[in-house]
Amino acid sequence: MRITIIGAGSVGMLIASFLAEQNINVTLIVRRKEQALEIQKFGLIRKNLDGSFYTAKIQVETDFSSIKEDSLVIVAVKYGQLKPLYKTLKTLNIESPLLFLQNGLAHFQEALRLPQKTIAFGACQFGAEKESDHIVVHRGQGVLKLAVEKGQKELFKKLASTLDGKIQLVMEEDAEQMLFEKALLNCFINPITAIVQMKNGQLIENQYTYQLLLNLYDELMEAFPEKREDFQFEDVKNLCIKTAANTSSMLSDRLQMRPTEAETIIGEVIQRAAKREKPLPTLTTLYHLLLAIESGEKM
Ligand SMILES: NC(=O)C1=CN([C@@H]2O[C@H](COP(=O)(O)OP(=O)(O)OC[C@H]3O[C@@H](n4cnc5c(N)ncnc54)[C@H](OP(=O)(O)O)[C@@H]3O)[C@@H](O)[C@H]2O)C=CC1
Ligand SMILES: CC(C)(CO)C(=O)C(=O)O
Repeated sequence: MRITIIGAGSVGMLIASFLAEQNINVTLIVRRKEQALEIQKFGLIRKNLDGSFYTAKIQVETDFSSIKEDSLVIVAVKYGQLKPLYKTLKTLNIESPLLFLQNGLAHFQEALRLPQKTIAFGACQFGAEKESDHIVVHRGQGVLKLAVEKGQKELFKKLASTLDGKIQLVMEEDAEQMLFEKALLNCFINPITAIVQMKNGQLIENQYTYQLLLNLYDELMEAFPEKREDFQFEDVKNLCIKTAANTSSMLSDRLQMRPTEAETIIGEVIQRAAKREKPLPTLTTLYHLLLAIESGEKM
């Protein structure tokens, strides 16, 4: 199996490192020459949950023309970085399977407009944190849910067995529902960690943020009662526990003064609730706070 990963950030580097450890032929596509040089010079280093290290020798490219026709292409950039990438993805072989790993919902319909015959989506429930251009820290054990929206499933089943023991890959049937459920989980963790600047685990240790999580749960389940059975408050707590040491991707964006994925995660959930005439006052307040922080508006 040949795999190309576009985007050597937290998620891209972590997955590349686990794949390389399983002797998979993996190539990372990065957009900065200095990152390519750093990974070539030092290798790709993963800091494990138990404090040990793993160094992988990995092929790094800055040029999309290096993507081999028979390669599975995993897209591991942020949602906001996808727009300029679609143009390039369109030019890849239509037989090349694509796997999108973004949080949120906005990319779902957009990705399906690409000409490739096989398009799959993933929802990562592990924690990953890029420490430098060649070091990634595994910040929490968690599954990678994967659903093939169109095309071949076999390849992904093979990927699941290859990664087994490193990252647990769970195949799902309905990609949009999978992304929606992950977006719901992110609505609990991402905005509060980004606004209050705390690690995921602190959310359930602090009485005030814990109360906010409970309020969010009540209003989200009121808006989407059909989810109540499969989506327990325990699931939110468990994700906070499993990724306790992680800096959420939204907090990471905030700390690096980059745009967050508020729109594709929280904005999309608020819109879906609005269609049912269900206001989400707590989530909307968090959303507006985030947007205010991002736009830099201060009194
Ligand atoms: N981090 C986490 O724990 C989790 C993240 N996610 C989701 O995974 C997705 C990826 O997040 P994450 O890995 O944290 O994000 P990062 O910002 O860490 O990584 C994104 C990477 O993509 C690179 N990139 C952007 N555009 C291109 C391009 N055109 N060609 C090549 N590389 C490109 C960036 O390069 P550069 O450095 O040059 O800007 C950056 O290294 C997000 O949707 C996030 O919400 C989901 C679960 C957990
Ligand atoms: C799984 C989790 C909550 C890990 O922090 C995540 O999805 C993120 O940071 O965006």
